Amino acid sequence: MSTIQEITSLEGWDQHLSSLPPSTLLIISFQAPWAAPCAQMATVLSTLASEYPVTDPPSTSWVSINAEELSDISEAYDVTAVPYLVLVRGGEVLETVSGSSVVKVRNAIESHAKQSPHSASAAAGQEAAATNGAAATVDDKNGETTTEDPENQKEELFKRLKDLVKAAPVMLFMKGTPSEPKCGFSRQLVAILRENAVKYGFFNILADDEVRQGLKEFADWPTYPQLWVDGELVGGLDIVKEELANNDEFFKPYSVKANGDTPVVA
Ligand SMILES: N[C@@H](CCC(=O)N[C@@H](CS)C(=O)NCC(=O)O)C(=O)O
Repeated sequence: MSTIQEITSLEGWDQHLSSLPPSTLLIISFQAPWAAPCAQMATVLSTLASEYPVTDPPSTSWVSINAEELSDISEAYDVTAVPYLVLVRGGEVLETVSGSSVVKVRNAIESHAKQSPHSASAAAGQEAAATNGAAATVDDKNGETTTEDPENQKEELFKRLKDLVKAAPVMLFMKGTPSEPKCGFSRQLVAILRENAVKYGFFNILADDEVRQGLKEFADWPTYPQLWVDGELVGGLDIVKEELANNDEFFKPYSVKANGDTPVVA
């Protein structure tokens, strides 16, 4: 029965990569400890991992990485939101799944775990993924056929955004990452969420221009940061400050400090 190994340092990561034969399917789960969907995903992945037998050489290898603490690794794999799953074999990124859809995660792992390794890329080594990750990213579309028709493309993008804004009960669309915000407004909003001990997911819009431009139209809101709660736009930094000024318990239902009596959904 396979288990998930927590990677806690760059050295540990390098060691893990160099120990893997090119035929092993590497399942990397990027997570953030404060994001509730990541905790659910960890449970789902442990269950899935336990279904795969330990073989020699290993057919699968399961690792979990704190996306913020090991930002070099998450950046190398273009992680823009958590939870985020990356499937790698022989240095090639086979598929990525953004968000917490159990069905997508299970399907992705099952389909690649059964496939035979790509012989051409097997010699490339796991490190190659660091530079090639972006090209192979399927993101949340999970194999959906893309189309050249701009109207259909917009429809597909909006479908994706509809899921994305609900990827966590509290979702922050920001410039940069919480550990490295690339704009003062985003930095301030991260600070507010942290002060209020809010469990949240984030998406770095600088890493995906389609989302950056599309979400402005989808949300009818021209700037970032954008804070979404339960799939509804709250607003940018100014609005969040106003909401908190009017109601200092605004974030209470989403706080890690919320006790069992507090409804998770207000
Ligand atoms: N007053 C706004 C400030 C946010 C803002 O002005 N953001 C700008 C600069 S970081 C922005 O996102 N512009 C659009 C873009 O960069 O795509 C708020 O309350 O959130």
